[in-house]
Amino acid sequence: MSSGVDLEHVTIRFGDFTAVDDANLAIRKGEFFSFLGPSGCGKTTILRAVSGFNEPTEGTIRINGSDMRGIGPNKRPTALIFQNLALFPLMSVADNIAFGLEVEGVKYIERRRRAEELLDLIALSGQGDKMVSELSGGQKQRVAIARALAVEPEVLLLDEPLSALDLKLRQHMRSELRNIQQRVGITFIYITHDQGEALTMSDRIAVMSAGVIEQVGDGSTIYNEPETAFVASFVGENNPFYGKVVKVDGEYAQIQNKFGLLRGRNTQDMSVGDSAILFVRPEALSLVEGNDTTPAENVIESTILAEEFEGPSIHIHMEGDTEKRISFSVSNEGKGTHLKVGDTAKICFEVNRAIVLPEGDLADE
Ligand SMILES: Nc1ncnc2c1ncn2[C@@H]1O[C@H](COP(=O)(O)OP(=O)(O)OP(=O)(O)O)[C@@H](O)[C@H]1O
Repeated sequence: MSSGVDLEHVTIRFGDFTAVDDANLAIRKGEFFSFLGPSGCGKTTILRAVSGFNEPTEGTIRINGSDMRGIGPNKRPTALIFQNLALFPLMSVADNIAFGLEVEGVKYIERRRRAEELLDLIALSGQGDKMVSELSGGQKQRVAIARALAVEPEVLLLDEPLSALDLKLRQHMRSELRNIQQRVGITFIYITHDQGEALTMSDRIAVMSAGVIEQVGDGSTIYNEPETAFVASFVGENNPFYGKVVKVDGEYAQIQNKFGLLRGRNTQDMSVGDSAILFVRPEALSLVEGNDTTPAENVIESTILAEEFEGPSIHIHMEGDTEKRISFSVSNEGKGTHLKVGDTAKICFEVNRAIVLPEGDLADE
């Protein structure tokens, strides 16, 4: 049976340093759940605590409702896959897959049968007699997954398992992993700093920064409805505009910014006087061209600092209200843009495509 994982007020300290600060989560059975965050934010520390390689300083981890405190890694219904796969190069593929079963004393015939089943699952049927060294990077990755699945864990923990692969293979493996997870139906907990991986594979994602879980949601919620400045700036590209809230009307808030009054959705209950950042994604910004009527609000006039030709589109950077540039793309209609670096141009956005959030630290570029 697949298993759910609950984190209740989990805090993990190393001496004075708090690596994970009061994490609360209910990971559902059969869910593909990712922890996404920059290096050092505490993702691996959480994973190691779930697998039993370290214990929370405070709080409780439950798997399938049972408190895991004091239960060692070998006794937990979990299996862990690392970035460096630790396959045995001098053993055959089938022996690698069945290794855990051998340790458990399972007989050869049964081990072989199970290995064949798993080879089917990872689309390497009939290749059990090959040596691991004869496999490609992606095939090795799949063997590592099969080996972890052989011992029938209820929760599979994956620590950046794709990061050693090249870009193309990494992208291919995303859908493979998702397929395998759906076929076996067990809970996958995946950690990554790669938002593309998290967004494409996961049912839900926890975005972490400096030991704190900032937000939990599905990919679309995380991208479209960020709750903090960190999430807004870490997941996808975003343009921040700083200012104080000067007006709140219904579901919208208006800020006074260097470029004038800017209005966006007020999803976090901001009040007049609050320090805020209004975020607009590049795809929500458009140029106000010569013959266009200038919209009544949310117009920004600034200087073009750079243009990058990208084929289908041209990426434009404009001077922002901080040292961070405003960036957006215009589609390439065959003639490039008539705008040049140094020109002043107007851009605009619709009120529903902007979100006003409490001021907070942005993710590093
Ligand atoms: N055993 C330890 N002793 C002291 N500090 C530790 C220990 N393990 C982790 N840390 C610290 O805790 C913080 C979180 O580390 P962790 O490995 O969980 O980060 P991460 O988000 O997985 O990063 P990465 O993506 O680089 O693996 C880091 O600042 C790290 O230096």
